[in-house]
Amino acid sequence: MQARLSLPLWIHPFEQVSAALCAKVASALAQAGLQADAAGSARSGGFGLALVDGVDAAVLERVRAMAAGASVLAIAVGAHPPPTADMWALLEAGAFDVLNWTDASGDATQVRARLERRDALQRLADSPEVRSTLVGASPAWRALVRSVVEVAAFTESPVLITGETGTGKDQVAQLIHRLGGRGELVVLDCTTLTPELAGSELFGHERGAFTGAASARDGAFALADGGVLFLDEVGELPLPLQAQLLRVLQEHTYKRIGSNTWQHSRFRLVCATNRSLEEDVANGRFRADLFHRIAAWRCRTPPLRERGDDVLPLARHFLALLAGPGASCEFDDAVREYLLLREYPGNVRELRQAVARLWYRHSGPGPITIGDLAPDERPARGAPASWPDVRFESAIRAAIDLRIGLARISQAAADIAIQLVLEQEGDNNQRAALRLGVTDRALQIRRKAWAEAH
Ligand SMILES: Nc1ncnc2c1ncn2[C@@H]1O[C@H](COP(=O)(O)OP(=O)(O)OP(=O)(O)O)[C@@H](O)[C@H]1O
Repeated sequence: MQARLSLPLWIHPFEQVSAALCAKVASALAQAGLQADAAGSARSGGFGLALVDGVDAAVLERVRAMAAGASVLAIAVGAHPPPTADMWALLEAGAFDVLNWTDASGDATQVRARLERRDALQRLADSPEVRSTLVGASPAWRALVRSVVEVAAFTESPVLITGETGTGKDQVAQLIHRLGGRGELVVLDCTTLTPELAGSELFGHERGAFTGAASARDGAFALADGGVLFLDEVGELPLPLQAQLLRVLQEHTYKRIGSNTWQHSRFRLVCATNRSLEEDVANGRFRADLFHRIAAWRCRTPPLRERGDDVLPLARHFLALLAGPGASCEFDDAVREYLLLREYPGNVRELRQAVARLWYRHSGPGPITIGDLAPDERPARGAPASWPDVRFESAIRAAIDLRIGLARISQAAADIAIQLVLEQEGDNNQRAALRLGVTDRALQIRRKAWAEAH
C-alpha cells in the first residue's frame, strides 16, 4: 500500500454504476494511498472522480457543472470501453482527463500520478507570486495561467506567446523565467535588430572584428547561457537572421563575429509576437522550420474584450499599486460602470494607463469619482449607450465557457427579456408585445410554450 496522499478527493458514481463497481474502484484507490470521501454526491472544490458507464446529455451536463467548481477526472468503468467520441465529449465538458477502466479494473497509481500533477499545477497557479503577476480570474485567463505554469515549471520546451498588443505577453515571459528557476533573462526586442547590428547583438564579436569594435563583447546567446533568451516581437526578425537563429537552436553552437571558434550556449527560448506567424509562414515572411522550432509550446494571451470579468479586478490591482502599501482607494459606482463600458483597443496596457490618469487627477480621501476623468475622456453626453456592451458579452461568454449551444443561449436571452418587460408592464401582454417589437399573438404563443415547458 502506498503512503496516503492528502488531497480533498471525492467520488461521484453516475446512476448506471453499480455499488459493487464503485466499491472496487474505491478499494483500488485505497491501495494507491487515495482515500476518497464516501461515494455519493459531487462537491464543489478539490478533486473529483466521476465514474461513468455510458455517456449522454445528462451525464455531460452534470460533469460540466462539477468541473466548474472542481478538478474532475472521468473514469469509464462499464463492461465495454466507451466510444472515443464519448471520451472526447467528457473532456470537452470539462474533465481534465478520461481513463478507461473496463469493469472498474485499472491501475490506481495512474490516477494518483494525474492528481499529484494537477494538484502541483493548481497550487502554483494559485500562489501569491503567480496571482499578483498575472491578475485575472476569468476562465480564459485561468486557462492561460495553468498553461504558463505548466510549461514553466514542468518542461524545458521553447515557448511562443501570441496575443494582441498590451495583453501581457511580456509579463508571461518574465513569469516563465522566474518559475523555471534558471539563470539570467536576456531580452531582445527584434524590432530594434538592424541587419548591421544584429550579428553583434546576437553572437557577440572579437576585438577588431570590424571598425569600431574596440573591445570584445558577448552577444545575447552567450549572456543567456544557462538562462532564458526572450525574443520579443519575433515576427519582425529579418529572414537572413531567421536562418542564423535556426542553426543556433539546432546545434546550440555559434561563432562570435571575427572568431573561428565554436561557442556553446544552452538557453531556454521564449518568443512573443502579436503577428500571425502562420500567415507569415504561408506568405514566405517567416521560415516554416524556425516557426516549428520556436512554437513547441504555445500560449495565447486573450484580449481584454474576451475577459470582461477581469476589467475591475485589474483596475483595482493597478490602483492599489499606485496608492502604495497600506493605502486603500476605490472607484465609485459611476466610475466602475465607465471602466466596464469603455473599450480598450490597447488592452491591459490601456486600462493601466486609464487608471493612472484617474489616480493622478484624483485628490483627497474618498473614492475616485467621475470628476477625476479628464474632459476628453468623458463619454459624450446624451450619446446612446453602446449595446451590446461588455457586460452583455461577458454573460454570453460565461454561457459559452459552460459549453451551452447557440439555441439555448438565444432562447434564454429572449425568455429573460420577455419576463422583464412583462414585469415592467404589469403582465399586460399587448403593451409588452409592443415594447418587444413582436405581435400580440406571437408573444402569447411564446408564453404558452414557456408555461408548458416549466
Ligand atoms: N494579467 C495581468 N496582470 C497584471 N498586469 C498586467 C496583466 N497583463 C498585462 N499587464 C500590464 O499591462 C501592461 C502591458 O503588458 P505587456 O507589456 O506584458 O503586454 P505585451 O502583450 O507584451 O504588449 P506588446 O505586444 O505591446 O509588447 C504592463 O504594464 C503589464 O504590467
